[in-house]
Amino acid sequence: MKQFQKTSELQSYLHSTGKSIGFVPTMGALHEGHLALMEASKKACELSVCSIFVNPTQFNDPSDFDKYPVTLEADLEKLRNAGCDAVFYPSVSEMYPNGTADLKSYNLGFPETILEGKYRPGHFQGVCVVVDLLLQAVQPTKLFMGEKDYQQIAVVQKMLELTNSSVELVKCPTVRSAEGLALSSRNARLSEEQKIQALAIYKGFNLSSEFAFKQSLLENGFESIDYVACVDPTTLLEKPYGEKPCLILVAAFIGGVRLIDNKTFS
Ligand SMILES: Nc1ncnc2c1ncn2[C@@H]1O[C@H](COP(=O)(O)OP(=O)(O)OP(=O)(O)O)[C@@H](O)[C@H]1O
Ligand SMILES: CC(C)(CO)[C@@H](O)C(=O)[O-]
Ligand code: BAL
Repeated sequence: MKQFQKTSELQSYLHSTGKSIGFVPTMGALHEGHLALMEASKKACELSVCSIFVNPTQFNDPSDFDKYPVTLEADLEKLRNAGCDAVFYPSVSEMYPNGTADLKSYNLGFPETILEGKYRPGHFQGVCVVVDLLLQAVQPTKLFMGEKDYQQIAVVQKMLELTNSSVELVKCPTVRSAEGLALSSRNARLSEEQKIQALAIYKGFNLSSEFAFKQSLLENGFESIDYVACVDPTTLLEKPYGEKPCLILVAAFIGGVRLIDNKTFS
């Protein structure tokens, strides 16, 4: 597996090969969810590239950024074993040589005003800035992203349209623990007891009202809830709770860790 920290070196390697490229952007602390994206890329493309970059411009909460798990050596080993061809792990100054004060902004419209966009102001602008920069560096054929971050996929799709990108965005299903907890790098910050309590998210998808879901989260160790929402899976417009087809999304805090998850009902 090739390892790069400089964009120019990554580019000269990738673009001399003439092969189709699958790209999996991540923030590291890799788990089976990330590796499933890598597997999908390997099936669909001749070369698979993963990036590891904890992007400061998408964190609205400085303590969330400070506590974000970093496990670079273990990540590199996992990617090697998964058959990743190249990993890109740039520094902040490599990604943002002119600083982060005056960055491009994107007219993302409605999806930026709701749910994650509402509770994490500026988050999706930061995601779009870094994904746009990474795509310019990697110039992939296909981009692989996970449905755990459902709204992120909608926002990145919009960014691809705004930038007239020809990259195909491939959505991959959420990978869960055997008990149902959506795998997430932030789970590393939970105690074993909190991981069991956090199953209330998965179980809550089967409850018949937003109120019952929220009550159950609060009774099972969650200290606060940003939202439990029911939306149309295509438009993301809110609709009556549980009326199919629908997507139920949740964001809630346990032990100071903010978890998100969602489930589609067709
Ligand atoms: N459980 C999962 N199943 C499938 N894809 C996932 C899963 N978790 C993360 N991904 C995807 O991996 C990519 C990188 O995500 P990221 O590095 O933020 O990991 P994460 O585990 O979601 O971290 P966190 O939840 O702490 O933000 C994103 O496209 C994300 O949707
Ligand atoms: C897409 C991404 C790698 C951009 O930093 C991040 O938002 C993530 O890991 O989902
Ligand atoms: N998984 C989305 C990246 C973030 O939470 O900032």
